Amino acid sequence: MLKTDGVTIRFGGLVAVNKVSIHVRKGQITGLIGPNGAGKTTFFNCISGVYKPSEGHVIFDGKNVEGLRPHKINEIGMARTYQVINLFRKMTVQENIMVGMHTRLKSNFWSDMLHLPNQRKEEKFVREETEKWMEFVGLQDMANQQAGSLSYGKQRLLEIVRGLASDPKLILLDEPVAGMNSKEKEEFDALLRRILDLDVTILMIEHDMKLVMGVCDYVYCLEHGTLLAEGVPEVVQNHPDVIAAYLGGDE
Ligand SMILES: Nc1ncnc2c1ncn2[C@@H]1O[C@H](COP(=O)(O)OP(=O)(O)OP(=O)(O)O)[C@@H](O)[C@H]1O
Repeated sequence: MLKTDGVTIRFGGLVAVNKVSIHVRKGQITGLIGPNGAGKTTFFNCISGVYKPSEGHVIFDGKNVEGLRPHKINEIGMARTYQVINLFRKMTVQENIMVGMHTRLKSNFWSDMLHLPNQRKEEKFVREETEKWMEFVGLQDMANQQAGSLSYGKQRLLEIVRGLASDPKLILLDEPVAGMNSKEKEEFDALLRRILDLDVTILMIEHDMKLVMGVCDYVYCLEHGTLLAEGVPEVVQNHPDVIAAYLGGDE
């Protein structure tokens, strides 16, 4: 599904990500852990087109995608969420999901103006799809609320379904449970399973070790931009370098 081969990015003299090679397998949940400042979000930015790697390759669904713009990468089937929530705060829940769907829609300016049959069909499709996604995360009663007025946890859920509305093959989640309450956190494993059931593969940065160890099929650990360990959760959790990295850090 996704492979990175020696991905490196430098900012001036700082090597934020250093020769990182990972393999995200279709139908699995892959975790990316590591202490604060390890380079996890920067690595996501290299994969999703926010940054062009200084070196290395990002191969998504068999194609080299490094250097493509984020919207292009989204069009070919990769969605993502952000550590700092990136919704349109003044727009409603429903409108945010519609924005997520835009890459799938065909109507253009003229068919919109003339209200052609195709466009009417598409409007119906958009309404039904939006409804489906709101129900997927239990936001249907908040359809007309501004995204910025939702609780932090609900904003995270909305960001995830906005990503799913683009019909991706892979979704990258950056600290999805940060800010969720304990009930939302408890329900999150089940949500991840339902995302897999949609045939969407998951790559997730997460600090909540209980969640990572409970749901991930495979885990990578970064420290100072470099891969420190990889393997099934138990192996990574008990890896002496990983234990040392976390004890030595500020977490
Ligand atoms: N645009 C940039 N210019 C300069 N330095 C940057 C830039 N983006 C990231 N960095 C640096 O890269 C390093 C890795 O940061 P990053 O945010 O990716 O870590 P992280 O593992 O996601 O941390 P956290 O868990 O705290 O979110 C940091 O030292 C950061 O200051």
